[in-house]
Amino acid sequence: MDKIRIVGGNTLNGVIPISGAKNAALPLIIASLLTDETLTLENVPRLRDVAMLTRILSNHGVDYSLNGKRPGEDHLTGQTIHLTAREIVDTRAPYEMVSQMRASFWVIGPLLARAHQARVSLPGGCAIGTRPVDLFISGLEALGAQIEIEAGYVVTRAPGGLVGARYRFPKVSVGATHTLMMAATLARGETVLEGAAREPEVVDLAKCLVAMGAKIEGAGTSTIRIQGVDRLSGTTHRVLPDRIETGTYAMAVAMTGGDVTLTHTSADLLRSALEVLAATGTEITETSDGIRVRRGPGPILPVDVTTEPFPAFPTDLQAQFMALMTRASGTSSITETIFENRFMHVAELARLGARIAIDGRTARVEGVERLAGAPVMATDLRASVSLVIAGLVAEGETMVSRVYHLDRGFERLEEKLSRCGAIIERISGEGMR
Ligand SMILES: CC(=O)N[C@H]1[C@@H](OP(=O)(O)OP(=O)(O)OC[C@H]2O[C@@H](n3ccc(=O)[nH]c3=O)[C@H](O)[C@@H]2O)O[C@H](CO)[C@@H](O)[C@@H]1O
Ligand SMILES: C=C(OP(=O)(O)O)C(=O)O
Repeated sequence: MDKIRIVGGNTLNGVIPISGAKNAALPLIIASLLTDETLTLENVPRLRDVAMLTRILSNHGVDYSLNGKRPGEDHLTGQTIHLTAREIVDTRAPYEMVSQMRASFWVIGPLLARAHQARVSLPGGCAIGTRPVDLFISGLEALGAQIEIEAGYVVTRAPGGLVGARYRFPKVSVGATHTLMMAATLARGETVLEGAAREPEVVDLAKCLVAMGAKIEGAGTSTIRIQGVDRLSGTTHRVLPDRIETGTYAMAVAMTGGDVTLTHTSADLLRSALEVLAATGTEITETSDGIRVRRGPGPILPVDVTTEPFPAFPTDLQAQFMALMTRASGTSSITETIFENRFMHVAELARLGARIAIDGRTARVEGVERLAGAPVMATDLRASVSLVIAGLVAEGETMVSRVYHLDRGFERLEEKLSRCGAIIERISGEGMR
């Protein structure tokens, strides 16, 4: 298995291009199931999750092809994928697939809407929490679906098609919002989703669905109104920039010091995280195409954060921010309210010399003067990049193992960082990548 080797101590200086958002690309790829015409997605990141999802969708009958690179194009430019679900050939999503790639559970919405039936494996839990799907089930039932749980599968039918309804989410769920919004585009009549997720990726999916002919209003607010239509068509859509990748590199620069411009992104996607970073003493300025992040030799100031749904501080940046706080000039509190078990990185950061105590949902991080390199293990996607951020300032060598987690969501991370002066390399293991 591949490992990442980092030798800490260098500041970061230069330019980092930000990729398209994984968490927008995944529902957008799934939206291709809603039409028999071709959906073309541009700026799709080259990630393990994207590759796996396109393979999974091919089981349902989606043909896909990738555009080649144009001459002179930077090899970090996102790829263009064409997806065509001329016919839905299989409405089953087996356990072996859904358990590997939980967002593939979201196919349940488009399959029900278009083929009026689906048999989709329950995804199960993962390293960060139990992650139930009760909201998907109650939401789809509200739209008229009949649902049974049989041998670990959600078996659902909507004879005659889904019917628009009013559904109030008892708690905010990004995935259930994506799924119900997609399902409602082809339902008969009006659907009103209240308490919906307001994440930029929901807005991006809605924009694409509208370009496909859907009638959606209110995406980006907590009430989304969808008027069902008979059919959707193909379109071309550009995936929005990855706000989590943006925030991750901003935190890496805050950690090492230096001066880095993040391009192809926008501060509007992560205002609350950037405000928190500014409070740590990091200089953040907006550019025409992104964000410039600078920090001089002064101390990293401690700041308390609580993760919450958008527009508040995102859970997907919690581990990275904790890595930064390990070197703060004081103690900070980090409270995780979205996932019940998203502190797996704490024990690994401790191996590098961090002082962190967990009390329920809150981690108290006492900043230390120095971290020292050590072998550490990635436990999930964002935890793994937090270890990289810590490794960038740890004295000596940090070796991060199980980097397949990192490859789910960070495109060419070692290349982007080494271009800016970091000493970081991938050590290939047998048969991996
Ligand atoms: C591929 C993708 O976009 N993943 C993101 C998505 O995950 P995902 O869509 O899975 O996360 P949700 O927003 O659904 O989860 C939020 C909370 O709601 C709970 N819940 C969710 C559904 C449900 O039916 N019942 C229930 O109780 C979850 O266990 C969790 O505690 O949003 C999360 C929260 O911003 C991010 O961390 C993930 O990176
Ligand atoms: C938790 C994440 O992804 P997923 O929902 O696919 O597990 C993430 O992107 O940080």
